[in-house]
Amino acid sequence: MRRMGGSQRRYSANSDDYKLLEEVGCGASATVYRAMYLPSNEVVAVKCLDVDRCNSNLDEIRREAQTMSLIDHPNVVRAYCSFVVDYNLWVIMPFMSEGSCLHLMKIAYPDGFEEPAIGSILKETLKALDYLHRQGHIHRDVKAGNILLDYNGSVKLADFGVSACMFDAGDRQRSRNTFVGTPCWMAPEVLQPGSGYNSKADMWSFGITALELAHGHAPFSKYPPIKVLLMTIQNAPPGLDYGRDKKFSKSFKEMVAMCLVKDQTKRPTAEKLLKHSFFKHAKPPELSVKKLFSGLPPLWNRVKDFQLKDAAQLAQKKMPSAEQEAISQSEYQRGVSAWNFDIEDLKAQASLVHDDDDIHKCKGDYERMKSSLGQKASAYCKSSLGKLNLNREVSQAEFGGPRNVDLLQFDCLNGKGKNPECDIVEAGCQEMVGLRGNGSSIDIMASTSEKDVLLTRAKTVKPRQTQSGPLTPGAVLNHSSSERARNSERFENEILPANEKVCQVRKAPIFSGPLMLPNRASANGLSAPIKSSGGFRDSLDDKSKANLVQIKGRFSVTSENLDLVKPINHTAKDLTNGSMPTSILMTHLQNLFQQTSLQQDFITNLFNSLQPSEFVDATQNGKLPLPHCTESNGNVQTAASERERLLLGKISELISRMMNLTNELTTEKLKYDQVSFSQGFIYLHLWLFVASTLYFMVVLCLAKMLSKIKR
Ligand SMILES: Nc1ncnc2c1ncn2[C@@H]1O[C@H](COP(=O)(O)OP(=O)(O)OP(=O)(O)O)[C@@H](O)[C@H]1O
Repeated sequence: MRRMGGSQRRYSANSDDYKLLEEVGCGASATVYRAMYLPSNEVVAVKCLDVDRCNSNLDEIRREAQTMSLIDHPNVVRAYCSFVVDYNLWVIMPFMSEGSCLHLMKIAYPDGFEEPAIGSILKETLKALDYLHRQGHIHRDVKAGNILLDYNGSVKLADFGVSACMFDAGDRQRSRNTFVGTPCWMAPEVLQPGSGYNSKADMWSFGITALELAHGHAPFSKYPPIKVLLMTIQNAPPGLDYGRDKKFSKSFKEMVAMCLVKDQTKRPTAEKLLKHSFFKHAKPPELSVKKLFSGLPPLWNRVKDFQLKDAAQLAQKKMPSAEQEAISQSEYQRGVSAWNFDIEDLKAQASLVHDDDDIHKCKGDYERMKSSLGQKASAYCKSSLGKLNLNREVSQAEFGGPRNVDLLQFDCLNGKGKNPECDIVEAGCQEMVGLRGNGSSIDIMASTSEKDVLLTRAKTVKPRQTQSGPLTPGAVLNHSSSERARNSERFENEILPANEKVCQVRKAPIFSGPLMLPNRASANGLSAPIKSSGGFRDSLDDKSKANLVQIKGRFSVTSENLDLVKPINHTAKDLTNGSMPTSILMTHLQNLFQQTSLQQDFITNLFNSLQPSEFVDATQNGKLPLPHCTESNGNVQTAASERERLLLGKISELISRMMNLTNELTTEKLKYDQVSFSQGFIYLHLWLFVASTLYFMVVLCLAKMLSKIKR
């Protein structure tokens, strides 16, 4: 394989000169191929950018791509040339045969690299940043997924000026309500509109990337973007733990801590950081990096394997939500990496987060933070409230109206037993969400379907916006209130009607996944297409769907269905107010019928089991009422008359019970008539029939017994 080296090399702008070979990566807006440049038989990488997925005008993209081709540094992946093919922009780049650090970690180093390799990778990356910052650029997407490795161990920072979406001019960027970057890697000042940011934002991302390389994932990566956002703003900065990360040197920990300072003015510049002892002792990448991929299959095979694995996981889409959650979590483990990160998306995402476990986790994290930081932490949280109010301001501007009070039902962080400090986080979360509306979880679930989710995604996907291009040294990019007002106007005019937005939120799946997943799930080309993550209800027919609610990942039947199987325990009030559904009345009547039949059987059995002597004993003991006697002729006659009396007493008791039953039935009939005349008519007859049958049977029994006694 011949390598692309010299920056002077010329490449044609004719797509026919490039033969696309294997896919080696897929991002939010582009697919990257290993390709052959036919005129010279050289291997190159072709990044095919889908312009539809970017909000940029093609001319602007091209102009910026040309500017980017001027970037020339051994640690920055440069664009050789770019041209338009159909509605795609092709960017020709050097092929980095070992792919990204993220990809390598996912394939072979799930727990991160060893310190020497990290040191080398970070040093090369820092050189790239130093160069870019000197040129007046902010990269704004520094992460392991954008650090590419070549066969000889060389390290290059990619995705600067390569993505068309990176080329938005400042004005255009500022007119959008879109954050730029990847939530986990984004500096607090980038996440807080109005605070302004500069090249120091890259230094924060650099620190996060250091943690990512050390652990195999970025801090907070398992959380949904909204939570990442809040944690970044509110929590103490992440860092290397002195206990858990024992294997790492003190200087590494120190270097990370220097980058992850919330106050951007206190972060070192790339130039200064390069002088840190950690980098002074870093080994050349040929020694420490090259060995990382020895023995691994070629990149394209790794990518294919990974995609197949991912596709297999996603094929289990109709699995119970617990497993879905696990997949969702694994999406986060890869890094909350899709970077179409705007407030609208955040709100939609946030409204879906309602797992109590998350609440507890979040609270747990908060508690841990609080206990470790004590007074300082809570003071910080309190002071952050003001900052969060800024978000409210933005949200209000964007949505042009008062915030919905129902937001307070937002489940993400609204644990029941609140503590005041955590309320601050919760409040912030609620501030940011804004769009929950009146939708209960039932609403959400009832309208979720795969198609809906796809539609929702299709509608809400807005490509990444970046602010690129020359930057005056020291310039600070601000989101002023007038900009926010413009955003509001633009949002209202350009995006979707509010109702539709609410709909979208409700239709989205209940569990969270990476924000704005592209068709290919991972923003780093590591996954197969994700169509929807909301498919877990698909196997249910529509009718049953309507009666299902999901409670913490489990399905349950609504009371509508349960009524018929519940023991009947309606009050007289329920029955008489005419509001009782026919089905319930029917069940009630059936029960009464059963009871009556049982009583009838019982009476018959009782009569049959009674011996004449028992009647006498019972009468003598006063257990049975004495019926009135009209005859008294001798002993037999006396006995007979006594039995008669007994029987008559029993008959009168039965008759009174019968009367009661009949009365009850009549009452039921009247009530029932209120509900349905025709059905009531039938059941009246039914019950009259039952009552009369019962009556006749009793009389028959009695007559039979009387005749027995007389005999
Ligand atoms: N020049 C290259 N050589 C080899 N692989 C590359 C090259 N450029 C990109 N890739 C691979 O393709 C993946 C996606 O590329 P890239 O990051 O540029 O796309 P994207 O759409 O900008 O995505 P994202 O910004 O989410 O990372 C990278 O993570 C990397 O694995």
